[in-house]
Amino acid sequence: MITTTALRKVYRSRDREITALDGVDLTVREGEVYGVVGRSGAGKSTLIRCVNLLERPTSGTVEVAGRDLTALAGRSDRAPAALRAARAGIGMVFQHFNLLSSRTVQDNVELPLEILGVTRRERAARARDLLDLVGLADKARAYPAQLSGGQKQRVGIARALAGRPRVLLSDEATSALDPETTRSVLELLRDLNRQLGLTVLLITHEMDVVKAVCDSAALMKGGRVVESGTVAELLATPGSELADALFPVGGTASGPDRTVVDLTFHGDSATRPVISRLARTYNVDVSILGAAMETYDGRQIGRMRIELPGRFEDNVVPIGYLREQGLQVDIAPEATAEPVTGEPAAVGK
Ligand SMILES: Nc1ncnc2c1ncn2[C@@H]1O[C@H](COP(=O)(O)OP(=O)(O)OP(=O)(O)O)[C@@H](O)[C@H]1O
Repeated sequence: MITTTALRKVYRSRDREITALDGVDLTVREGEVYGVVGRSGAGKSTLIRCVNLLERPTSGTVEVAGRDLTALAGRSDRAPAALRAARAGIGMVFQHFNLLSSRTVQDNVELPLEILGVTRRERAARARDLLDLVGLADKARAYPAQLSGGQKQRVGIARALAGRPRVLLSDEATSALDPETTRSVLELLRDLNRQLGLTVLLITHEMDVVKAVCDSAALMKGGRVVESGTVAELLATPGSELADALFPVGGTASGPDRTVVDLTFHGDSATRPVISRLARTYNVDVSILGAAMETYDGRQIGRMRIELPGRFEDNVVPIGYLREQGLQVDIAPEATAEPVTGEPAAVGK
């Protein structure tokens, strides 16, 4: 549904250049909620603004629903009619809502339809349906100043849906909201994604947002995508930073001559008593240093950090057993008190 290829954006000012996007390849499939995370300055906002060509990429292409938007953009600063029409199929919600304070809630939702030349009657009917969809049917005549932050964002979402888009872009839509309101707005986005088959590309700096709603995620650093995939794929990737951030398992070795191992459980292996069998079979004392369990799409996924007595070389057989049980096993040398010999990171892969 959204594909960016070798996307670059260089901001030029009189005395310097900033490369905000440095060759971004991103693929968002139809009907998924895709989260882009990264630190401040990583290029997330630039990326999302380039996806609907609010920002003109320096080079590379952006395709949305099979249309090459970069080819529609032309050379002049003003967007040609073809690009404006394509943009109608892409809704956008903003961190600070961007509502017009002098207009009622209903008139804010109608605004994009006015621009598209939709008749007054149709606009009013559509706005009422949308306000109903986001749970604000009773606020149609209110003004933005009379609404809470969460309600304002619901209006922003209703407005973004006015043109019946297939894609919704969300630029830190919940960053200005408290945790409970964040949860309800994320639930709304998830419901809209399911009910309308809406593809959602969101940027955020909060891993909890990814955890709550995303099917897939990408991590950006210095204008590049350094990791991407479905959440399940990321969790199955040894050493994935996103997996670690989604399922942080802390804990360091309790002393020297210990081996610290990170285990990831998927599907069946999540429900089998693997750890107790390991302890029994190899007569080994296993200490659990940290653990996190989650349910994704009805399947349990978990991570656990355990400690085995002895160095890595002493634990080759039990570690092999854990792998045979279908667990993903990563040796955590940084959590081990004494450096583990024998290139354990490579062994972990
Ligand atoms: N209009 C602009 N002109 C010049 N430089 C810009 C402009 N917009 C962004 N930048 C620079 O591009 C880089 C990427 O910024 P961007 O806002 O895309 O990052 P971000 O990951 O969204 O960060 P944040 O979460 O703080 O918004 C930064 O170094 C920023 O200073």
